[in-house]
Amino acid sequence: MTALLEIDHLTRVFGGLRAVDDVTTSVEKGALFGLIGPNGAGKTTLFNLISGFTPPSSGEVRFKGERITGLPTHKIAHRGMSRTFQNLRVFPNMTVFDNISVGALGMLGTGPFSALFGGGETAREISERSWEMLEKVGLADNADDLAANLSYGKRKYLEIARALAMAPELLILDEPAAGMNDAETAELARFIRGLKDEGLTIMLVEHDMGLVMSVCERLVVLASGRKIADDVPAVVRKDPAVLEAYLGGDD
Ligand SMILES: Nc1ncnc2c1ncn2[C@@H]1O[C@H](COP(=O)(O)OP(=O)(O)OP(=O)(O)O)[C@@H](O)[C@H]1O
Repeated sequence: MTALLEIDHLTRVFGGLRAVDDVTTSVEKGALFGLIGPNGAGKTTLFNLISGFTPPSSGEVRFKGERITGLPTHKIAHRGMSRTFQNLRVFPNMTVFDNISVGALGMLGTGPFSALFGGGETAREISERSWEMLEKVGLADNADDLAANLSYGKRKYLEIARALAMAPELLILDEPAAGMNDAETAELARFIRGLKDEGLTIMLVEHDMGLVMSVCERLVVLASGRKIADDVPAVVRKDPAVLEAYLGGDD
């Protein structure tokens, strides 16, 4: 299999703290890959390094064989990587539909107006894909609602739909199950598996071990910025270094 994403000796230092410390790994095309670790392990920082929100102190990231380190976030997104955030980033005063169209417009990479003035995709195509994504996440009936009026769980799906509207090859989900109850988490697991079955490559950071263990095919475990395990869930869950990291941490 081909590696879609290659992370090569990636390090990020904040002051004296090595938030991500010499991490090397790769994600194969079509994989459902999980990143776990105790609080403060460096998971979000690693996601930010991959998606261009934080520059690395050293090391590099390659996406589809090309170095993307140092590229602005919109260029990385345009190459086919989109993400959600730990803290929801929907636009509360826009409708559900408009929130998703913004994501679809984002994939043009050259700014929203190019769509309106004939640059590449037409407004109609964008509108069609936005509807498709609304239906996919079960929000079609909420299209005209203000995002602020959605339930928390629905806003999470809205954020995922917006990321999907950018037609990514790699979808990065940052704690999608946070704040969800057991039934919602089980539904989310089905949804994520469905995306994988459609061929999407997915990276998941998640605290809910049940979700991670049930959906991910491979897990990388971080502790104090370092990679301490990289294997299938059945092996990782019995790894003494992983057990030690969780027992010694505050998770
Ligand atoms: N911008 C920053 N400036 C300084 N320190 C930071 C910054 N971002 C993260 N850190 C520190 O880097 C370490 C790793 O943080 P990070 O948020 O990546 O961990 P995490 O594994 O995502 O944690 P959590 O599970 O709690 O979200 C923490 O000690 C954090 O305080």
